[in-house]
Amino acid sequence: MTGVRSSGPLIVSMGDPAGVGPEVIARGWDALRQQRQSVLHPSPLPFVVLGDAATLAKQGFPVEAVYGPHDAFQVFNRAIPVIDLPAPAPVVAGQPDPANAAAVADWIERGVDMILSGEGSGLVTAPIAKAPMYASGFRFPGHTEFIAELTADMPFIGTRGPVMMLTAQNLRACLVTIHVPIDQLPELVTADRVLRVARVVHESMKRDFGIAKPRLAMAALNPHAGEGGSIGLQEIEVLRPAAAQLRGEGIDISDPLPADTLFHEEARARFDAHICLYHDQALIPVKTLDFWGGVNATLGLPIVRTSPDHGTGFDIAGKGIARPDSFIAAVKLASEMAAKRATR
Ligand SMILES: NC(=O)C1=CN([C@@H]2O[C@H](COP(=O)(O)OP(=O)(O)OC[C@H]3O[C@@H](n4cnc5c(N)ncnc54)[C@H](O)[C@@H]3O)[C@@H](O)[C@H]2O)C=CC1
Ligand SMILES: NCC(=O)COP(=O)(O)O
Repeated sequence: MTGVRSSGPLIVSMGDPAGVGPEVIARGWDALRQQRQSVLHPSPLPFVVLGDAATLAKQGFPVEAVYGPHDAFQVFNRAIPVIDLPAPAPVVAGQPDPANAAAVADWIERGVDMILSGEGSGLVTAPIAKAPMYASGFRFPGHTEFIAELTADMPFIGTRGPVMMLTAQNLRACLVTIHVPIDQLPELVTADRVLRVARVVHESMKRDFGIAKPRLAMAALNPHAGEGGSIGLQEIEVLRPAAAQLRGEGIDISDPLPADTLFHEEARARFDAHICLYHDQALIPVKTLDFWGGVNATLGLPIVRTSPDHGTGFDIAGKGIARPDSFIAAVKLASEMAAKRATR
């Protein structure tokens, strides 16, 4: 099977309760519930929050405790449905506490379980701060790898990820490496990694985005795509052969192209997704194009998972100024991806 099918709502994990997560969830709920009542907008799925109900209730919007995801359909139009899983330590906006890290991880894990059991259609994760999670023993670089492990035993037809994709407007930037030091890139950008990521992205464009013939761009690692080998050899030794092999498999992908001219308007129009080799190569264009509305999605998993593309914003948490745009976009994208999967 392609993955889990469900008629349930989306599941939202609260993320670090001291960050902007509770605030963007609450404000996002207010906007989405109004949109769901409007005929002008497509209706995204309702969601249920897993996390600390007391923190959510402080955001100035009605909150209603529910017992299971399905209750979201009755409650969503009047209040934010939440399955209350209290944080063990007091929550102070802007001050993350490693004592809450295990609960933050538990909210994600329960969310994944609910989707694997068919109770939820997709997971939207509010941001976690990596440092307090690591301090309490969390051993994954982020949600992406954690959720991949949690779903590893679930059957899935196709090339398995996880692949991190950041999207804004018409740009879908997909990462070959994620949170790694820049000096390790020459060793980490291997043909195997590039092949796997490109296959995952190609399949996901069809499965999750309904693009019948995806056109992929491959970004080069070196300036000017290596300038014929005089500014680096990865293009000649790794990337061009990988692109040729992928084309032999029927995947429409470019040879490695200079990254500095790969993200402007006309270049974006020519490709459905960009294969980027490292974190900032993908995230700088996405966040420059749309800092407020970008979305992070994990491709190549048995479940749908999206997230706002911003972090915990501890500097503004609790001040009532965090924008919910990215969270709203993450809910809409998860709804669309779940709908595409449901039709397969
Ligand atoms: N999906 C996730 O769980 C993510 C987690 N993070 C984590 O977040 C923590 C903080 O990371 P930073 O690099 O500082 O990035 P950040 O995105 O939290 O903050 C960067 C800037 O954007 C602002 N900002 C963030 N969200 C905003 C919103 N909704 N509305 C208005 N302004 C907003 C912040 O005030 C700050 O000035 C780190 O521990 C990082 O690992 C970062 C990105 C994604
Ligand atoms: N910079 C993106 C990011 O940190 C998100 O990571 P993840 O928690 O979605 O794996």
